[in-house]
Amino acid sequence: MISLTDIIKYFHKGSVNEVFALNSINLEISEGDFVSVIGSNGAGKSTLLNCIAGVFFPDSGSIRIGGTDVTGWPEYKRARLISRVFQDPLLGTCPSATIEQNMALARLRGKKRGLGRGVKKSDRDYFREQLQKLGLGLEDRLLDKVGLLSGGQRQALTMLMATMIRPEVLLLDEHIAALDPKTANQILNLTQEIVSSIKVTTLMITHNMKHAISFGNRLIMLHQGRILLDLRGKEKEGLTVKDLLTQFYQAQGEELAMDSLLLS
Ligand SMILES: Nc1ncnc2c1ncn2[C@@H]1O[C@H](COP(=O)(O)OP(=O)(O)OP(=O)(O)O)[C@@H](O)[C@H]1O
Repeated sequence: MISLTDIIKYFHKGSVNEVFALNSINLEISEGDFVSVIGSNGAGKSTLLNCIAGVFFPDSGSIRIGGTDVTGWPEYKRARLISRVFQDPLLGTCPSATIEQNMALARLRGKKRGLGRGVKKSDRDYFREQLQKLGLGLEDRLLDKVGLLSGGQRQALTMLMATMIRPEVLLLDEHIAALDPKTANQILNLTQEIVSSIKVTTLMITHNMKHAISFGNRLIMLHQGRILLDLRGKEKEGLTVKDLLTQFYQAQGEELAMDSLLLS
């Protein structure tokens, strides 16, 4: 469960370059929810994920994960609870290490031990079994360097590694944006499978409205640092891109009307 209360985030506060990136975000996400996050460029999507991950602290407000207040926790400490996958398949894996070495490192997440003991046969069997599920033939390439894999293969491996030790929270920051449409769909289906099998609370940023509608059980639209739409259950089911755009313009109109009332 993630609980965000009155999160405010400015960049360059008090200077001419001031940006009000998150404007009083209040959000309760239940355990196991799969939330797609959409919004135009600069809406605050990555800033929201960065605040949750502890890349920087909000100017005010609090963040709780699974009942623990993590607001003051640095990023490395939150990494015990949070896994993150980025748009760039080069992030999240070590290209000069082999597939099995990368997987062995992922399996040590949150533990103090290093890779000194090497990769054991029992680990190898387990990795092979996990890789087989991807259906990409990677189970026969355990000793290949990860840098040799295609973007899609690498992103599939990254998803597996990010969730091998079940995190409390999975943050996906446009993780399919750099992939061709067919591979993007495969990775999305894999994402859905993983999220529902381990029931991990997930936030997924996407610029693709169709994906945002088809995947996950909740959809949040950010606009100028605020949550403009929050749709779930029946409201989300059967939604079309046209409905979503209509709701966006309606909500934006209401916001503008409210702002002008406040300013009048
Ligand atoms: N580290 C930073 N320093 C200064 N300004 C920042 C920083 N990170 C984000 N911003 C600004 O905060 C606002 C929100 O940016 P953010 O990256 O969260 O938007 P986004 O919704 O993820 O956009 P996009 O879809 O383009 O990635 C933007 O105006 C951006 O320029």
